Amino acid sequence: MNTDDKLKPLRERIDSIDAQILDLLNQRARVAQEVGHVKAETNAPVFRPEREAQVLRKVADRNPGPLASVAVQTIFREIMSCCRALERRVIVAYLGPAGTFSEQAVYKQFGHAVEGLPCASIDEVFRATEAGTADFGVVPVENSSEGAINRTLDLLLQTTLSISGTLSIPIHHSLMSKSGTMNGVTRILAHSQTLAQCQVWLNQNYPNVERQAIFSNGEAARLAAEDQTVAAIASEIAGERYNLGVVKAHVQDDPHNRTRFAIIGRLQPGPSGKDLTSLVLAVPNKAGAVYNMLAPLAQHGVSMTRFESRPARIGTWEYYFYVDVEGHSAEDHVSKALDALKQNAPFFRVLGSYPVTL
Ligand SMILES: O=C(O)C(=O)C[C@]1(C(=O)O)C=C[C@@H](O)C=C1
Repeated sequence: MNTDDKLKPLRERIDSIDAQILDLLNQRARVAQEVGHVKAETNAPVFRPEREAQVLRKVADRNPGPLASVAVQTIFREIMSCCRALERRVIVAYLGPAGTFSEQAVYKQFGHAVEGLPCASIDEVFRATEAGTADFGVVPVENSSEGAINRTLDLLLQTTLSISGTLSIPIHHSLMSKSGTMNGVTRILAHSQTLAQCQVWLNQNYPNVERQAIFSNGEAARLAAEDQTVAAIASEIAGERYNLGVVKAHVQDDPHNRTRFAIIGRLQPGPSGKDLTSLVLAVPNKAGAVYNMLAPLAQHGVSMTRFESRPARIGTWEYYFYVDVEGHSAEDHVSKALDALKQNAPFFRVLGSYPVTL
């Protein structure tokens, strides 16, 4: 038997399985439409991150293989994204233009059946979401090599929006230009954070080429496509969008470089069984104050997963502390710990409780 003869029955089996998958997908979609009608009657939110997190955890738990659990979750995220879009297409603001890591974060969280709204700055992402032009916003919170994104932390302090999720994505930067070479290139453009994340590599390889910080890597890629004297450092997705050639891939100094993003919106997700709560607080400037502030967490058995201080450039306090704890504010032990924290802190705000995602 030749290869084609051997493949024919296997492909027939795949065709028949595909027909069943298609039928099941549309059965699922019709149920989601019914869910959409129920929600429309009560004006209930379409996007329910706690439910989506539970669905994704369940498929990973049930997955017998050989498909990897992350692969199955990627597929189900897109299935839910398409089902959700049948209820209503969610609009998500992010730091644009298209092709940025923020856009990748949007798709990783919401799947591809969303309407992305690229914004010129982090401030504008907050404004568009606060104004209701977008249902949600996606903003960078911290980078593993460069630390906190201070503008986001400041805006989180002032906003009326809540955090309804966080996610982290690997950040791989590439040096790209129109020709795919550095011939004739006199300037390298990227966001200031990106230039900082690649500075050792740039110092070693292109110490004499001028570096210029601009507001986004996507914009750097767009400009490189228009100007032969400009190279950009950006994601390869941005490079593909603007038809750039790769001079060198993975030019970031830390190969494990990641950025964590927050989803902001008016939604306050319910408990999913595995959640985080983000809060911000301030304490008076005296000895032992930070220690005393955090004591209620241990007393109530609440684990802290993140602690970040930020000099207060706004408001009355010297420092604000950004704290993430395990659990949902609706859970008894968490709510008791938060009440006690509030007693000790002259400034206290829960930024949101949301499901843990991969
Ligand atoms: O369960 C719901 O509330 C749905 O709308 C269904 C569904 C899904 O496709 O499973 C879609 C959107 C929500 O974000 C959560 C889940």
